[in-house]
Amino acid sequence: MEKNVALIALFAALIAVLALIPKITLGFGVPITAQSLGIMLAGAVLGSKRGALAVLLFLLLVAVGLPLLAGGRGGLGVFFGPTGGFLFSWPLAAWLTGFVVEKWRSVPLGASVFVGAILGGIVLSYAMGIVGLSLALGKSLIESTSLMLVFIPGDMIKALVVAALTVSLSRARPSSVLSRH
Ligand SMILES: O=C(O)CCCC[C@@H]1SC[C@@H]2NC(=O)N[C@@H]21
Repeated sequence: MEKNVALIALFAALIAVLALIPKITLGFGVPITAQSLGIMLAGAVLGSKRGALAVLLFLLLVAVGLPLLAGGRGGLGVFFGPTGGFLFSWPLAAWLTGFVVEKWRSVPLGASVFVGAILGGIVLSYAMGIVGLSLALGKSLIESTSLMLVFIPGDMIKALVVAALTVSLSRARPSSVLSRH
């Protein structure tokens, strides 16, 4: 129990630390951020439930005003801006990433993490993010979807990095990859 709380807090802190990597903000207000890598990693390593809880803890701290999003942003307002849909998607994205890794045991760990991270961190996250973006910018869903195309190569690389990190962690310390235990 205490171990779970410590791991959830550790991953919430890790997602916060990733805010220190400078974001690249595009004209329409959605940044390229390393924090989405932390979301996928939380699900891949901690599994669906603990991964989602780590992200919820992180978002709670953001909501109460701590400047933990890339660029030092925080507060309730960010949930209703152009990136609000992504922020709401993040606990579910971590959950889905972990769920795929937990359930899909017939393939090597790296493959399940890569696919899980794509489904959670790209497919699900973009779906919710695009709805939020179109509401915030008053653009159609098609226009908002086309704005997101530029993020796909970077997020595919993040999914690969998350798969490589999870496999390395499981080789160094198998019991630490809770999604497979
Ligand atoms: O900092 C925020 O307010 C949330 C940013 C959300 C950015 C999204 S997550 C998926 C896609 N990949 C990125 O690197 N940026 C967008």
